[in-house]
Amino acid sequence: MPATDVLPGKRLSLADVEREAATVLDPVHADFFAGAAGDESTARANLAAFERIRLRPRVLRDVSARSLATSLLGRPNSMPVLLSPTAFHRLAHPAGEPATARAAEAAGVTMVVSMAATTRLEEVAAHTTRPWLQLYLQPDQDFTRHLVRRAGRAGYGALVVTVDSPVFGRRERDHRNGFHDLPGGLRCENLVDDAGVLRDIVMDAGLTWDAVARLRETTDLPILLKGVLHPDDARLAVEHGVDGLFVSNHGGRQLDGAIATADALPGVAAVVPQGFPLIVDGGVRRGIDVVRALALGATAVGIGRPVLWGLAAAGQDGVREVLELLRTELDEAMALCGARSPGELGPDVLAPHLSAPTGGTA
Ligand SMILES: Cc1cc2nc3c(=O)[nH]c(=O)nc-3n(C[C@H](O)[C@H](O)[C@H](O)COP(=O)(O)O)c2cc1C
Ligand SMILES: CC(C)CC(=O)C(=O)O
Repeated sequence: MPATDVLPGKRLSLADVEREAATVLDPVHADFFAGAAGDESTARANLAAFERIRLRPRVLRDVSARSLATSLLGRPNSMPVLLSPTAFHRLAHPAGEPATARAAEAAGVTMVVSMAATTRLEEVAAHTTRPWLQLYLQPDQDFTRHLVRRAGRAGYGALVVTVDSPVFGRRERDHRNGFHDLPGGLRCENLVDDAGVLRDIVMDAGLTWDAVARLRETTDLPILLKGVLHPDDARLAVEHGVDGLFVSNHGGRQLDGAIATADALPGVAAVVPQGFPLIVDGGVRRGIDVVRALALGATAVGIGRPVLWGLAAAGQDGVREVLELLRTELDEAMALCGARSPGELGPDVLAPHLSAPTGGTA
């Protein structure tokens, strides 16, 4: 066996980081991070759907020289993995979003900063190259425009508009725990207006495609929609000039019962133009899940909870470790599949019943 750095207590997988985070987090906060809507069936389905996908590796392909590098909306990324937006990083670790941003920077991957960050978006952007900003479009359109202007000035590379939240998912763990407010000193810093007044984030049930069209007219920044699962919505997004999509069910935190993202991905991939940026998130826990996602048509994957586990377990170093574990696993999985680069992963490596018919070769 090759010498490995297996030391007692060393974190070997994201599951190890998850376990460690659970030992340091306040149980109420651990529930907020882990929880999902209703019976949490969609959160479980995300994991199960990836696990179900069997691969059919290719052999004897000289995979001695490999590169994981890719490009997302013109920004080079060291691998096809990005940090999906998650709220309240200072609840996981006092170093909060700036620590996450430095880890993303060190790893060479894009961070999507949540509108519900506990650090001002300008400060987060000072620690990482061209992050993207996630937005819930607010009924007060002036306020949304104000945030968009701030993002542009601060060097953000794209806006990620979350569209799966006309109402807030009912997370029973939080209700049971009475977790409704951030503890002392923490707040959604981007929701503080110029007059110093803290606003609530409004989930706007009245949103329609008009809001996307309006946003498209207000900004030159690329716009991605997050939370699209239906191919017809993917088509509408393309028609509305959207620059990319997150195939996402919000980690199961919105509609419990929603389709697993790995199951939704092929239908969406089938209707968007070739090369259209398609990010899938929800249940990515292993390098092999990244391979599965790319084989099903994704450009890249997003990770949500694992970032919070890393942050809770060891701050900036913990987030970095999560990313490096995924990188190591992805590199190995690609080699074992016979691929030298993300671009070489396609339906060909999926077990036959998962890929489209290929005229009898399957
Ligand atoms: C604690 C937590 C907070 C989140 N906050 C946001 C948010 O502010 N905005 C958003 O669009 N998605 C948010 N999400 C959803 C993530 O962006 C992502 O879709 C999801 O976590 C992916 O699933 P995974 O956690 O299984 O990787 C949050 C998810 C979690 C777990
Ligand atoms: C507090 C919310 C705005 C963020 C969150 O928990 C979510 O989007 O799942």
